[in-house]
This record gives sequence, structure tokens and C-alpha cells, in this order.
Amino acid sequence: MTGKFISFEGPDGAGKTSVINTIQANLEKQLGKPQVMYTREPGGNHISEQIRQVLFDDQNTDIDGWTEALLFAAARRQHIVSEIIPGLKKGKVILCDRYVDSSIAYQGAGRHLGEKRIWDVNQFAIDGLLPDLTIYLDVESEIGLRRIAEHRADQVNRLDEEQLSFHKKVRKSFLRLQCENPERIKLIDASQPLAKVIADVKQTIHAKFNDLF
Ligand SMILES: Nc1ncnc2c1ncn2[C@@H]1O[C@H](COP(=O)(O)OP(=O)(O)OP(=O)(O)O)[C@@H](O)[C@H]1O
Ligand SMILES: Cc1cn([C@H]2C[C@H](O)[C@@H](COP(=O)(O)O)O2)c(=O)[nH]c1=O
Repeated sequence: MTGKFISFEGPDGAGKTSVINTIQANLEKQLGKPQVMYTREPGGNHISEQIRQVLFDDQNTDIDGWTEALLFAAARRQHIVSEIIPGLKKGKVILCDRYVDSSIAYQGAGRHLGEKRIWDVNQFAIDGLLPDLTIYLDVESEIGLRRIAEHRADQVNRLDEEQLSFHKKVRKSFLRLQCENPERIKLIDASQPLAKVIADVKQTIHAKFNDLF
């Protein structure tokens, strides 16, 4: 496969969506629109978007932790098969808002299902496909949650609404994943002003792929 697979991870409110929007626009200018693909998890195709609705339905507070974990993995599987692999085969740069690291951090650590067990279950979904590069936007949970409360209070999902302690466990897990996979996962300090975060992300992408930026 000839494309480039870049995922973006981080605690809620880290700024992934804001950063990806600019990176996508800049890359489309450089490479042309058809060569760049933005996608997100859970979602990115009509089947996974339906699973997303089940996952984030406010009524589904009684969802079992493993049901939640398996639904994220099922959405991921469909997303990989119908979007990511075809995109890579066409040589596209894929900008993916969250991927398997989110399941390890949120379900494995946040929900206490076990990071290793979530990783193992996800092997059925990803079948060895990992991003070439993962941009991890790191921000303290309090800052991320404050950003959401101040700017996006009308768009909170079931997981945004978890306790601060849940979000702290998620962040710790992301930091652990970054330490264990320093070649793939690059940490960016997302508490900086947005323009500086974007500049750091561009530099990191360029360091990995010399032909980008
Ligand atoms: N570096 C930054 N400094 C200050 N505010 C920021 C920064 N980055 C993003 N924001 C603001 O924080 C809010 C959340 O940002 P954004 O939606 O991009 O985060 P996200 O990581 O995609 O969140 P989620 O994972 O919950 O979807 C937005 O209102 C955005 O304008
Ligand atoms: C892929 C994935 C996501 N989550 C959580 C993380 C966020 O709280 C939401 C997604 O919301 P966003 O605004 O689109 O970032 O879902 C998760 O718990 N497990 C996962 O695998």
C-alpha cells in the first residue's frame, strides 16, 4: 500500500478537530484535494456512523463496558475495510481522527477493561494495520474539559460527560502508549496556543514524511 496513514489522538478537548482542519486544508493545497482523505472514528462510513449513534446515544447509559468496546472495534473494522485500505491503495494521505489507541485508553484504562485485553480484541479489527504516524495531542484533562465546556457545551457526547477521574486515567494511558511506542506516536504539547500546536504538528509530519509540508 502506497499511501500514508496518520492518526490523531488525545484526551477530549485536546484540539484534534481544530488541528486536523488546518492540516487537511494545507495538504489539499499542496497535493490536491483527491489525494487527502479526512476520516474519523467511530464513523467514517455509513455503517460505522450508525454504530456511532448507538455508542453516543444519551439514553444508552446502561451499555455494558464490553459491548461498548466491541462496538468501537466493529466500527473500526468496517472503517478500515471500506475507507482506510482503499484510500491507502490509491496512495492517499489519510488523516484519521482517533484509531485503536483511543480504545486502549478509553475502554482499556478508563473503563478498567484492561489495556492488553482491549489490544488483543482489536487485533480482529485491525489485522495488524497501524498508522505510519500517530500525532498525540497532550493536554491536562482539566484544560480539555474546560475547553469543551466553554466552547462546545452544545456538542458533548456520553464519554465527554464522564468524571474527571475517568479522563485522568485515559490521559495516563495515552502517555504510557506514547512512551512504549516512541517511533510511531509523537507527543505534541496541546496546551500551547493553537497556532503553535499546528506548527509543531506540521514539523512532526514533515520529519516523518519529507515530501509533506
Ligand atoms: N490550543 C488551543 N488553545 C485554546 N483552545 C483550543 C486549542 N485547541 C482547540 N481549542 C478549542 O477547544 C475546543 C475543543 O477543540 P476540538 O473540538 O478541536 O478538540 P477535540 O480534540 O477534537 O475534542 P473531542 O475529542 O472532544 O472531539 C474548541 O472550541 C477549540 O476552539
Ligand atoms: C475511537 C474511540 C473513541 N472513543 C471516545 C473518545 C471520545 O470521547 C469519543 C469520540 O468523540 P470525538 O469528538 O469524535 O473525538 O469517543 C472511545 O471511547 N473509544 C474509541 O475507540
